[in-house]
Amino acid sequence: MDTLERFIRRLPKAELHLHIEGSLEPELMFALAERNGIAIPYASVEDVRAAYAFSNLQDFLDIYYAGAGVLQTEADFRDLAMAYFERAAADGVVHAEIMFDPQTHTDRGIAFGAVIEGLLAAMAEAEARLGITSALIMSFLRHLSEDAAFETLEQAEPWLDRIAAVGLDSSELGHPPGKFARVFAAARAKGLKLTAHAGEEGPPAYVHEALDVLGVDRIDHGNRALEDGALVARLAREGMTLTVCPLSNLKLCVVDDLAAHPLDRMLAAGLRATVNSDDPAYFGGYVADNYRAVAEARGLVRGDLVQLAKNSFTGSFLPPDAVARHLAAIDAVALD
Ligand SMILES: Nc1ncnc2[nH]cnc12
Ligand SMILES: [Zn+2]
Repeated sequence: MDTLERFIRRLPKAELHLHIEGSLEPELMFALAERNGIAIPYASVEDVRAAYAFSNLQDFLDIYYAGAGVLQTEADFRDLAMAYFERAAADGVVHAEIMFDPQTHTDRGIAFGAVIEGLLAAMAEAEARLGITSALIMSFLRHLSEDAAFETLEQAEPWLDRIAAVGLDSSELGHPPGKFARVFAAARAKGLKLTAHAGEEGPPAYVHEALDVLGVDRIDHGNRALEDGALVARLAREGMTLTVCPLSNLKLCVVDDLAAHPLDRMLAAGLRATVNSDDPAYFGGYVADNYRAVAEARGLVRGDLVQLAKNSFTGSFLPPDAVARHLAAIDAVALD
């Protein structure tokens, strides 16, 4: 491990943009397929990895939803999340706000309770054994209807005190945030925080809509906001957090090359950008890999890495006293 890697891993970090289904490594996919007697269209782990070449978001989503088919029982969801927490802990993640897509599972006949109870069991174990705190973000699939999202919100009712926020993911183009205005308003009325993918493939207008129509607390990705100077100024002025995912951006061709990644431009514009892994099993890296890859490609200095780690806590849904504690821990590492 070199000096940069050691510094990144030692920095306490929060991960704010992680789809738990996107942390399904091919090895676990095979193990769960066997455990559940499910056929998958791959001969080997290498075969699965070879299929992970995407030209856009939809290419990836098709494979990602198919892969999630091996997840059947509460134990499967617990094992999936536990594998993520182990990996995140090794990267110095001390807090994770994880998205899950209930509709990907309930539409296959899996009970909402099996999904969330499995995740909650892993979250409790991760806190007890690894010292990682976590929160759940329930994401609606935007290629489905708003009525379907309302149904999901209703299914979540018995667990609402265990869910921190709702999110909006899946195919962005053609499914603007405004399509979910009423269900986001209902979620806010229930005391949930709000976040939405916007400006990953979609235009700056979708970022405006996420802010103005949905009233989000965070923007997931937000890359294309940079095309609109007034929007950038507003995001900076309002201290809006962007959960940026460099390796995802590369794999889904949001950027052609990491050398052209806009992360440092975002920081220079005063945006509260953070670094996250999105779907690490599919995009070739967890959080520390993302910090490292973008740091090397864009020549980030230690001060930038410290700023990014701090942003991950100020942009989290943690209470102010916990945020202050984590910021002090970052300063202790930075000054060491
Ligand atoms: N990067 C991404 N964008 C939209 N939906 C997703 N679901 C999982 N990963 C996603
Ligand atoms: Zn995402």
